[in-house]
Amino acid sequence: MQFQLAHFFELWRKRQWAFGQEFCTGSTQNRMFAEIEQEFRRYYMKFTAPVTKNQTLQATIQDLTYEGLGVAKVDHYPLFVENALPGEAVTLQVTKIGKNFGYARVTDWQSKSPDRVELPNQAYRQTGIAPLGHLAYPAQLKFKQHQIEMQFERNQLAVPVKATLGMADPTGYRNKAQVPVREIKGELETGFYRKRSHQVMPLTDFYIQDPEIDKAIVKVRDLLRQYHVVPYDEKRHQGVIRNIMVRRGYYSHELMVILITRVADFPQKDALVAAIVSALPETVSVIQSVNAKQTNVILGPTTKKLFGKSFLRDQLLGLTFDISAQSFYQVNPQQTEKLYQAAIEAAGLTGTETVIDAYCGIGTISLALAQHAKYVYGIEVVPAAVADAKRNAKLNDIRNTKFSLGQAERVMQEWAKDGQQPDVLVVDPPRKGLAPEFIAAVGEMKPKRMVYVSCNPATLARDLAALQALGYHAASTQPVDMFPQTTSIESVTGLSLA
Ligand SMILES: C[S@@+](CC[C@H](N)C(=O)[O-])C[C@H]1O[C@@H](n2cnc3c(N)ncnc32)[C@H](O)[C@@H]1O
Repeated sequence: MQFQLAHFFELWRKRQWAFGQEFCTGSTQNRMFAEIEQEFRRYYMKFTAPVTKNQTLQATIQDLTYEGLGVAKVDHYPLFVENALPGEAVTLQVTKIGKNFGYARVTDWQSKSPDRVELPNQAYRQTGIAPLGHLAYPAQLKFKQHQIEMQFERNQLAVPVKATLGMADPTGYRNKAQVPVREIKGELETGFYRKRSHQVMPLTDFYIQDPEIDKAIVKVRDLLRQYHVVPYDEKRHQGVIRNIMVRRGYYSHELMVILITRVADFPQKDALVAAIVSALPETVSVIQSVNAKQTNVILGPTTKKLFGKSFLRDQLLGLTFDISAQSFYQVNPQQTEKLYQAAIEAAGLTGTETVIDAYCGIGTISLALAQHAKYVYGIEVVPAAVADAKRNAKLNDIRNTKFSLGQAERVMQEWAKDGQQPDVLVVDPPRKGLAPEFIAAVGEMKPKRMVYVSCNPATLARDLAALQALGYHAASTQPVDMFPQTTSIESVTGLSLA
């Protein structure tokens, strides 16, 4: 009994930490106790889920996970349900039982959500293309705002989250596509992976991609068939063509076609490239990326130019950018302009400030900020992106920038040691957020203002809590919908040193 009590308090302490609450109340407390109860059951009783595989049951969907799955609960045991929306009364069939949660599928709807929309093709939801496509767009925007609010609540952050800035037409927005090439029923096909699998579903209209990119993919697919190029066989690690990647300039309409192959040479290569250029006259660049490894990573370590330039040119906020195949470039150009405008506003520049733009990519934010600042220092880890950033500064005749190659966390530590003190620090890290060494360097440099551009609310909330401990105050967070129909969430947060 004594041991059970000690265990209970240990669990309570851990849960309070996980929920980010010293003294939590109301629904949070109920959720916390429900989780403690579940954990207790697992320790002291032989745990049996309250449902069995294949069982059918009636339920009301209570919530939506960050992955867009509906949540139904049976005695606090969560069942995750594809294609189910909050408020819907459904008949479920349990498909999988796990220790802490299970999965079920809807066999019938007794009532449907007013926020449900019918997708033109169910494959958009079944693949990673549009996992939120069955949710009306205004509700998608609220969902994204709410996801950030929940992460802030968990980290005890009292930062208001503004309404998500959406698009007038939330389809056909992507300026970049990467599709697998596989053999299906004896035919070379392009399409998209079914969710959580490597099974390719053949598709020609990808819904969220620029329709001109979809047409380009179909043309390249037809030429690959015509020239009998062997599609990649993932299981046997054989065949030639693994993926096709296409980028299209939103303003310039230039096309870059990237052929990702397992081997460097194949007999039809020259003829295929000539045929692509002739079939797609907007093509300014054909690149080959050789990826010889058995891996999920798409691009190989090196790229080779097969035709034209080694980069694509496009514009953003009136500036011109060259973009290499390996460089990061935001995929939704219309929304990127809104995102960067929000970042420029949050930076509050007057023309006298020195700025560090960490994780700067090809220098898009750096060059936009340089027009309002004294000097901007960019940091980026991908060599091709740093070369692009330097070329882009020249292309736009912007002379008050410097771009450094390296890991932002290392470079920041070195600069902090050298006594550098920027007025404004802009960060736009990948999903994993800021490294502890990076945050330690911020503590030494003490920039007066920070702008945090984030693509992951969980790491944003974690990092804002760490920055708050250093004395930073975040006024508000502005979500910008860069990825309509999907569960990805982008936002901008301005911070100032109290
Ligand atoms: C989300 S992108 C932002 C790029 C740019 N700000 C933009 O809007 O186009 C993140 C960038 O960080 C770079 N990156 C990833 N890890 C890094 C690290 N440890 N240090 C520096 N840059 C890194 C990536 O190559 C990528 O260009």
